[in-house]
Amino acid sequence: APAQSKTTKAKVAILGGGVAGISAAKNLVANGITDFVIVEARDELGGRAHDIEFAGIRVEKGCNWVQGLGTNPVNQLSKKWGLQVAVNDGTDVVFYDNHGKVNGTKTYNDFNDALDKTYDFALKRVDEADISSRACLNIVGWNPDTPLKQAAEYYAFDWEFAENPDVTSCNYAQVGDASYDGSFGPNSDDDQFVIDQRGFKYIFIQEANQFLKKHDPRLILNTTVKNIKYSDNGVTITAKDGHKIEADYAISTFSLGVLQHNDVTWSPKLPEWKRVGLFGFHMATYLKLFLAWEDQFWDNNQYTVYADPANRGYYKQVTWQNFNAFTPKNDTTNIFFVTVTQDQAYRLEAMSDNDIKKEVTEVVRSMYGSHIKEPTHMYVPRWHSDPLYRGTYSNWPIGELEEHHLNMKAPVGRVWFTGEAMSREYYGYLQGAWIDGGEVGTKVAKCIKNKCPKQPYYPEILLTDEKPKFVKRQEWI
Ligand SMILES: Cc1cc2nc3c(=O)[nH]c(=O)nc-3n(C[C@H](O)[C@H](O)[C@H](O)COP(=O)(O)OP(=O)(O)OC[C@H]3O[C@@H](n4cnc5c(N)ncnc54)[C@H](O)[C@@H]3O)c2cc1C
Repeated sequence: APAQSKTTKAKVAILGGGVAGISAAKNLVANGITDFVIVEARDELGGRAHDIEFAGIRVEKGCNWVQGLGTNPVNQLSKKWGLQVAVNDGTDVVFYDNHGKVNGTKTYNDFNDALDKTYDFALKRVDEADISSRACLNIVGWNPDTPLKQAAEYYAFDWEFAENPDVTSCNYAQVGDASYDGSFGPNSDDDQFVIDQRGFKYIFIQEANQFLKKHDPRLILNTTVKNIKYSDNGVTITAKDGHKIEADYAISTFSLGVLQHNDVTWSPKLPEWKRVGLFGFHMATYLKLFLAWEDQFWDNNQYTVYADPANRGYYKQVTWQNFNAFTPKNDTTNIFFVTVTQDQAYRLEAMSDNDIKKEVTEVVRSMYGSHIKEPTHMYVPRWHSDPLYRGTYSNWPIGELEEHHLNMKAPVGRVWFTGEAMSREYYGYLQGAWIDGGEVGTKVAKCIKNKCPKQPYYPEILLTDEKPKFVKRQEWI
């Protein structure tokens, strides 16, 4: 039996202390509900906003850009708390292929033109059934038939969505995802790269400090939730260490990846309509392989993209980022790191650090010459295999309908769901976690004070016009 088996009671148990959890708590407090607890497995708040020490500075293991300026609440918080950011310029990029530096500007511009056309095309048919981003790109005339075209596509697409156009929705990636397209007001369609040595999480922790006292007993850290027992009358949460939390309501902020695994169990099991929504959505992985070197052997541009003749998405055909171009001039870090996604990320996570170091050194030598020494520092984040995350952020796949997404988000008994993936407009981004967490906090406050707002869900999602006529398989044995 667990040694420690205390019981805590609260009106609301917020499960997870990331950006959505902090925002939910802030909005409970704003609505007069102060009887809540935040249950978090790690020893600090922030979740995927998580900086680490690397090669003598703090770097962001998780989120790194304020994506979308103007009225984007993340941009507003960044300004409010004076976060140190650097200009990000995606067009400050050089392209290489296996023969050396090549002029990739035209190809890169061509792809961005194709993306614009894809947006117009998707907008025109947005009430029609969804197709993949690959299909949309093909239809507007984009055919990535050379390594350079594939590399430009990877840089402008996969590097954002962390998955390729083949599996990504066209309607949602182009039109439904409001993080871009200036939805935050004039000139909001820009990014800033966070270099603050207090970490990106600083702005969210500062917000939490507005309503949490020092050593606030409502903050329950180092406590991993194992089981959630729910009904229409309340919720009992059991942690790994035996700690029980009895609450009138719970707000789950666990990542989509966590909800798709058995790291947390549910009593009773989540209903089928809910699981259909959850399992259809994608938890993508964006792996930043941190590398520092003795000297700078790469170009001064912010980004370097390689067009490998054979491997789309392999290190050479992905985005390399030059930290020296973002940090103040007198603060040379010689961090030149690479991001891989999807299958390449899963492959790396399964390899040992030593094997990764050997492989990446070889790749860099083949690009810049055999004189290149091994990196002085390397750090491999393993988000995909981390039981507290199971990936980095969500991506809307082809096949997920509006109804599926509503099911994913709908409450079960007295448990409400929020987090980045549950945001219909801003899934994948910090603003998704912040805005949706706040909305769900406000809704749960209404449940307590007055009446729960209705949250739609679909026990059955029917096909509309033509139904396929499937023939039942013959049983031979
Ligand atoms: C590598 C990477 C790069 C990114 N880049 C950007 C970017 O540049 N810009 C941007 O806007 N967004 C970016 N994102 C996405 C952004 O970080 C997320 O959208 C946001 O942080 C999600 O917040 P959340 O509160 O929904 O989830 P989380 O931060 O995952 O919060 C959930 C919390 O639950 C805790 N938890 C999990 N399981 C348990 C358990 N069993 N018991 C108790 N606690 C548990 C976790 O520790 C975590 O603290 C990136 C993410 C990653 C990982």
